Amino acid sequence: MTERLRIATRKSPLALWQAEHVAERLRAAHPGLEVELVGLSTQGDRILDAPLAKVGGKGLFVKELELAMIDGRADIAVHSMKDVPVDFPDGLCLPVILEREDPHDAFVSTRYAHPSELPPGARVGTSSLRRQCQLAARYPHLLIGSLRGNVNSRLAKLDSGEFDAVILAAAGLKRLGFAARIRCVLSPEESLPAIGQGAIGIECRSGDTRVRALIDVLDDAATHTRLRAERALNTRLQGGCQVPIGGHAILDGDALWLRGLVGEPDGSRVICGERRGAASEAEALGVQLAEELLARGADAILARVFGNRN
Ligand SMILES: NCc1[nH]cc(CCC(=O)O)c1CC(=O)O
Repeated sequence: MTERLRIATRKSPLALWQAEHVAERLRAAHPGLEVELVGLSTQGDRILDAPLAKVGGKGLFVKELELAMIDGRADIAVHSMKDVPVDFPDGLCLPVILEREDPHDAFVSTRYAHPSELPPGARVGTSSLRRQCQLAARYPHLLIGSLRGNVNSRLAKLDSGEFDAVILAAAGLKRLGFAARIRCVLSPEESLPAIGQGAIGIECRSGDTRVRALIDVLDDAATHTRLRAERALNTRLQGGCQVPIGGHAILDGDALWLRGLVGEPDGSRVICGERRGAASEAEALGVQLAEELLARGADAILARVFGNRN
Protein backbone atom coordinates (compact mmCIF):
# COMPACT_ATOMS: atom_id res chain seq x y z
CA MET A 1 0.00 0.00 0.00
CA THR A 2 1.24 3.49 -0.82
CA GLU A 3 2.05 5.66 2.17
CA ARG A 4 0.41 9.10 2.12
CA LEU A 5 1.00 12.25 4.11
CA ARG A 6 -1.09 15.45 3.98
CA ILE A 7 0.48 18.78 4.93
CA ALA A 8 -1.75 21.60 6.20
CA THR A 9 -0.41 24.97 5.11
CA ARG A 10 -1.37 28.59 4.79
CA LYS A 11 -1.68 29.80 1.23
CA SER A 12 0.75 32.73 1.30
CA PRO A 13 3.69 32.33 -1.08
CA LEU A 14 6.11 31.89 1.85
CA ALA A 15 3.94 29.30 3.61
CA LEU A 16 3.50 27.37 0.35
CA TRP A 17 7.25 27.48 -0.31
CA GLN A 18 7.95 26.11 3.17
CA ALA A 19 5.32 23.36 2.92
CA GLU A 20 6.59 22.36 -0.53
CA HIS A 21 10.15 22.33 0.83
CA VAL A 22 9.12 19.93 3.60
CA ALA A 23 7.20 17.82 1.06
CA GLU A 24 10.29 17.55 -1.14
CA ARG A 25 12.56 16.67 1.76
CA LEU A 26 10.11 13.96 2.87
CA ARG A 27 9.81 12.51 -0.64
CA ALA A 28 13.61 12.41 -0.87
CA ALA A 29 13.91 10.69 2.52
CA HIS A 30 11.13 8.18 1.80
CA PRO A 31 11.01 7.15 -1.87
CA GLY A 32 7.45 6.26 -2.88
CA LEU A 33 5.83 8.39 -0.17
CA GLU A 34 2.95 10.47 -1.55
CA VAL A 35 2.89 13.93 0.00
CA GLU A 36 0.02 16.30 -0.66
CA LEU A 37 -0.56 19.94 0.42
CA VAL A 38 -3.85 21.03 1.99
CA GLY A 39 -4.10 24.83 1.62
CA LEU A 40 -6.09 26.68 4.32
CA SER A 41 -6.77 30.33 4.99
CA THR A 42 -6.18 31.51 8.56
CA GLN A 43 -7.48 34.43 10.58
CA GLY A 44 -4.08 36.09 10.34
CA ASP A 45 -4.26 36.02 6.55
CA ARG A 46 -7.80 37.43 6.46
CA ILE A 47 -7.24 40.42 8.76
CA LEU A 48 -4.87 42.48 6.67
CA ASP A 49 -5.84 46.05 7.42
CA ALA A 50 -4.80 46.36 11.08
CA PRO A 51 -1.35 46.17 12.64
CA LEU A 52 -0.76 42.70 14.06
CA ALA A 53 -0.34 44.11 17.55
CA LYS A 54 -3.90 45.47 17.43
CA VAL A 55 -5.40 42.31 15.99
CA GLY A 56 -3.99 40.43 18.98
CA GLY A 57 -4.51 36.81 19.88
CA LYS A 58 -1.61 34.43 19.86
CA GLY A 59 -1.34 31.98 17.04
CA LEU A 60 -3.43 33.90 14.53
CA PHE A 61 -1.69 32.01 11.76
CA VAL A 62 -1.63 28.62 13.44
CA LYS A 63 -5.05 27.71 14.85
CA GLU A 64 -6.76 26.80 11.55
CA LEU A 65 -3.93 24.39 10.68
CA GLU A 66 -4.20 22.74 14.10
CA LEU A 67 -7.95 22.18 13.67
CA ALA A 68 -7.26 20.42 10.36
CA MET A 69 -4.91 17.97 12.09
CA ILE A 70 -7.33 17.36 14.96
CA ASP A 71 -10.18 16.75 12.44
CA GLY A 72 -7.97 14.39 10.43
CA ARG A 73 -8.03 16.56 7.28
CA ALA A 74 -4.23 16.74 7.46
CA ASP A 75 -1.39 14.84 9.18
CA ILE A 76 1.19 17.55 9.76
CA ALA A 77 1.42 21.33 9.66
CA VAL A 78 4.46 23.29 8.58
CA HIS A 79 5.07 26.53 10.45
CA SER A 80 7.49 29.43 10.64
CA MET A 81 8.63 28.89 14.23
CA LYS A 82 8.43 32.64 14.76
CA ASP A 83 4.64 32.44 14.43
CA VAL A 84 4.12 29.41 16.68
CA PRO A 85 2.85 30.23 20.20
CA VAL A 86 4.73 28.71 23.11
CA ASP A 87 1.86 26.54 24.30
CA PHE A 88 0.25 23.78 22.26
CA PRO A 89 -3.31 22.55 22.32
CA ASP A 90 -3.91 19.11 23.82
CA GLY A 91 -3.28 16.30 21.40
CA LEU A 92 -0.70 18.11 19.25
CA CYS A 93 3.07 18.40 19.48
CA LEU A 94 5.92 19.95 17.52
CA PRO A 95 8.71 17.37 17.49
CA VAL A 96 10.70 18.44 14.41
CA ILE A 97 12.63 21.63 13.67
CA LEU A 98 14.51 21.95 10.38
CA GLU A 99 17.96 23.45 10.02
CA ARG A 100 17.75 27.21 10.39
CA GLU A 101 17.98 29.58 7.42
CA ASP A 102 19.47 33.07 7.92
CA PRO A 103 17.80 34.23 11.17
CA HIS A 104 18.53 37.96 10.79
CA ASP A 105 16.41 40.94 9.82
CA ALA A 106 17.09 42.42 6.40
CA PHE A 107 17.06 46.05 5.31
CA VAL A 108 15.43 46.57 1.91
CA SER A 109 15.45 49.90 0.12
CA THR A 110 15.96 51.24 -3.39
CA ARG A 111 17.92 54.36 -2.45
CA TYR A 112 19.66 53.51 0.78
CA ALA A 113 22.19 50.79 1.64
CA HIS A 114 21.88 50.84 5.45
CA PRO A 115 19.45 52.32 8.02
CA SER A 116 22.15 54.82 9.09
CA GLU A 117 21.87 56.47 5.64
CA LEU A 118 18.18 57.29 6.07
CA PRO A 119 17.58 61.06 6.43
CA PRO A 120 15.32 62.59 9.10
CA GLY A 121 11.68 61.93 8.29
CA ALA A 122 12.38 58.92 6.10
CA ARG A 123 9.50 56.44 6.16
CA VAL A 124 10.32 52.88 7.19
CA GLY A 125 7.74 50.08 7.05
CA THR A 126 7.66 47.22 9.50
CA SER A 127 4.84 45.25 11.06
CA SER A 128 6.82 44.17 14.06
CA LEU A 129 7.00 46.10 17.35
CA ARG A 130 10.35 44.41 17.95
CA ARG A 131 11.86 45.86 14.75
CA GLN A 132 10.15 49.21 15.34
CA CYS A 133 11.50 49.43 18.90
CA GLN A 134 15.10 48.70 17.95
CA LEU A 135 15.06 50.97 14.92
CA ALA A 136 13.49 53.88 16.82
CA ALA A 137 15.96 53.50 19.69
CA ARG A 138 18.92 53.89 17.34
CA TYR A 139 17.40 56.27 14.79
CA PRO A 140 14.79 58.43 16.54
CA HIS A 141 14.50 60.71 13.47
CA LEU A 142 12.72 58.08 11.35
CA LEU A 143 8.98 57.78 10.72
CA ILE A 144 8.11 54.16 11.30
CA GLY A 145 4.86 52.91 9.82
CA SER A 146 2.93 49.68 9.94
CA LEU A 147 3.48 47.24 7.09
CA ARG A 148 1.20 44.21 6.78
CA GLY A 149 0.56 41.59 4.17
CA ASN A 150 2.73 38.84 2.79
CA VAL A 151 6.35 39.29 1.78
CA ASN A 152 5.47 39.99 -1.86
CA SER A 153 2.92 42.69 -1.05
CA ARG A 154 5.26 44.29 1.49
CA LEU A 155 7.91 44.64 -1.22
CA ALA A 156 5.25 46.09 -3.54
CA LYS A 157 4.52 48.80 -0.92
CA LEU A 158 8.19 49.75 -0.96
CA ASP A 159 8.28 49.82 -4.74
CA SER A 160 5.14 51.97 -4.98
CA GLY A 161 6.91 54.66 -2.93
CA GLU A 162 4.82 54.28 0.23
CA PHE A 163 8.06 53.70 2.16
CA ASP A 164 11.74 54.62 1.75
CA ALA A 165 12.78 51.30 3.27
CA VAL A 166 11.27 48.19 4.80
CA ILE A 167 12.61 45.63 7.26
CA LEU A 168 11.77 41.98 6.61
CA ALA A 169 13.14 38.63 7.71
CA ALA A 170 16.12 37.63 5.55
CA ALA A 171 14.87 34.02 5.57
CA GLY A 172 11.56 34.82 3.89
CA LEU A 173 13.24 36.97 1.24
CA LYS A 174 15.82 34.29 0.45
CA ARG A 175 13.24 31.50 0.27
CA LEU A 176 11.07 33.45 -2.15
CA GLY A 177 13.97 34.35 -4.43
CA PHE A 178 14.31 37.99 -3.30
CA ALA A 179 17.84 37.71 -1.85
CA ALA A 180 19.07 40.30 -4.35
CA ARG A 181 16.74 42.90 -2.80
CA ILE A 182 18.52 42.72 0.56
CA ARG A 183 20.70 45.84 0.89
CA CYS A 184 22.14 44.66 4.18
CA VAL A 185 21.49 42.03 6.81
CA LEU A 186 21.15 43.60 10.25
CA SER A 187 23.40 42.10 12.91
CA PRO A 188 21.86 40.88 16.19
CA GLU A 189 23.40 43.98 17.80
CA GLU A 190 21.49 46.24 15.40
CA SER A 191 18.27 44.23 15.41
CA LEU A 192 17.98 41.21 17.67
CA PRO A 193 15.90 38.70 15.68
CA ALA A 194 12.54 37.33 16.78
CA ILE A 195 12.44 34.12 18.75
CA GLY A 196 12.41 31.28 16.22
CA GLN A 197 13.08 33.49 13.20
CA GLY A 198 14.40 31.58 10.19
CA ALA A 199 13.41 28.15 11.51
CA ILE A 200 10.66 25.91 10.14
CA GLY A 201 8.86 23.48 12.47
CA ILE A 202 6.60 20.50 11.87
CA GLU A 203 3.59 19.92 14.11
CA CYS A 204 1.66 16.65 14.27
CA ARG A 205 -0.81 14.70 16.42
CA SER A 206 0.80 13.49 19.67
CA GLY A 207 1.30 9.76 19.62
CA ASP A 208 0.97 9.45 15.83
CA THR A 209 3.85 6.98 15.53
CA ARG A 210 3.38 6.47 11.77
CA VAL A 211 3.82 10.19 11.09
CA ARG A 212 6.64 10.57 13.62
CA ALA A 213 8.62 7.82 11.90
CA LEU A 214 8.34 9.75 8.64
CA ILE A 215 9.16 13.27 9.88
CA ASP A 216 11.75 12.71 12.63
CA VAL A 217 14.58 12.41 10.06
CA LEU A 218 14.20 16.12 9.21
CA ASP A 219 15.01 17.35 12.72
CA ASP A 220 18.19 19.43 13.11
CA ALA A 221 19.57 18.97 16.61
CA ALA A 222 21.52 22.25 16.75
CA THR A 223 18.60 24.40 15.59
CA HIS A 224 16.34 22.53 17.99
CA THR A 225 18.64 23.32 20.94
CA ARG A 226 18.80 27.01 19.98
CA LEU A 227 15.01 27.19 19.76
CA ARG A 228 14.60 25.47 23.13
CA ALA A 229 16.52 28.32 24.73
CA GLU A 230 14.72 31.03 22.75
CA ARG A 231 11.27 29.57 23.35
CA ALA A 232 11.91 29.09 27.08
CA LEU A 233 12.71 32.81 27.22
CA ASN A 234 9.43 33.56 25.42
CA THR A 235 7.42 31.20 27.65
CA ARG A 236 8.66 32.89 30.81
CA LEU A 237 8.01 36.34 29.32
CA GLN A 238 4.55 35.23 28.14
CA GLY A 239 5.36 36.83 24.82
CA GLY A 240 3.66 36.70 21.47
CA CYS A 241 4.26 38.44 18.17
CA GLN A 242 2.43 41.51 19.49
CA VAL A 243 5.04 42.53 22.07
CA PRO A 244 8.50 44.00 21.48
CA ILE A 245 10.51 40.93 22.43
CA GLY A 246 13.64 39.64 20.72
CA GLY A 247 15.58 36.49 21.45
CA HIS A 248 18.40 34.78 19.66
CA ALA A 249 20.61 31.82 20.57
CA ILE A 250 23.85 30.74 18.95
CA LEU A 251 25.40 27.30 19.45
CA ASP A 252 29.16 26.75 19.09
CA GLY A 253 29.89 23.09 19.77
CA ASP A 254 28.28 22.63 23.16
CA ALA A 255 28.44 26.33 24.09
CA LEU A 256 25.09 28.09 23.97
CA TRP A 257 24.86 31.89 23.94
CA LEU A 258 21.38 33.37 24.36
CA ARG A 259 20.61 37.05 23.98
CA GLY A 260 17.23 38.61 24.81
CA LEU A 261 15.54 41.98 24.57
CA VAL A 262 12.34 43.62 25.76
CA GLY A 263 11.59 47.21 24.82
CA GLU A 264 9.02 49.96 24.57
CA PRO A 265 7.44 49.99 21.10
CA ASP A 266 8.66 53.58 20.58
CA GLY A 267 12.24 52.67 21.47
CA SER A 268 12.31 54.94 24.53
CA ARG A 269 13.50 52.00 26.59
CA VAL A 270 15.34 48.82 25.57
CA ILE A 271 16.34 46.17 28.12
CA CYS A 272 18.91 43.65 26.85
CA GLY A 273 20.57 40.71 28.53
CA GLU A 274 22.46 37.53 27.80
CA ARG A 275 23.31 34.14 29.28
CA ARG A 276 25.91 31.54 28.37
CA GLY A 277 25.85 27.85 29.25
CA ALA A 278 25.86 24.29 27.94
CA ALA A 279 23.45 23.02 25.31
CA SER A 280 21.85 20.75 27.92
CA GLU A 281 20.87 23.85 29.93
CA ALA A 282 18.98 25.47 27.04
CA GLU A 283 15.63 25.82 28.82
CA ALA A 284 17.20 26.96 32.10
CA LEU A 285 19.17 29.68 30.30
CA GLY A 286 15.96 30.95 28.72
CA VAL A 287 14.10 31.05 32.03
CA GLN A 288 17.01 32.72 33.85
CA LEU A 289 17.40 35.38 31.18
CA ALA A 290 13.65 36.05 31.20
CA GLU A 291 13.71 36.49 34.96
CA GLU A 292 16.63 38.89 34.77
CA LEU A 293 14.87 40.99 32.11
CA LEU A 294 11.61 41.01 34.09
CA ALA A 295 13.44 42.12 37.23
CA ARG A 296 15.16 44.92 35.30
CA GLY A 297 11.86 46.45 34.14
CA ALA A 298 10.52 44.20 31.38
CA ASP A 299 7.61 43.26 33.66
CA ALA A 300 6.28 46.83 33.62
CA ILE A 301 6.75 47.20 29.86
CA LEU A 302 4.97 43.93 29.11
CA ALA A 303 2.11 44.71 31.50
CA ARG A 304 1.57 48.02 29.71
CA VAL A 305 1.77 46.54 26.20
CA PHE A 306 -0.63 43.74 27.09
CA GLY A 307 -2.92 46.20 28.88
CA ASN A 308 -3.20 48.36 25.74
CA ARG A 309 -4.48 45.51 23.66
CA ASN A 310 -8.14 45.39 22.71
N1 LIG B 1 5.39 37.15 10.62
C1 LIG B 1 5.45 36.69 9.25
C2 LIG B 1 6.67 35.87 9.02
N2 LIG B 1 6.83 34.68 9.63
C3 LIG B 1 8.04 34.17 9.25
C4 LIG B 1 8.64 35.07 8.39
C5 LIG B 1 9.96 34.92 7.78
C6 LIG B 1 10.53 33.54 7.71
C7 LIG B 1 11.09 33.01 8.99
O1 LIG B 1 11.27 33.72 9.99
O2 LIG B 1 11.39 31.79 9.00
C8 LIG B 1 7.77 36.15 8.22
C9 LIG B 1 7.97 37.33 7.36
C10 LIG B 1 8.83 38.43 7.96
O3 LIG B 1 8.90 38.60 9.19
O4 LIG B 1 9.44 39.18 7.18
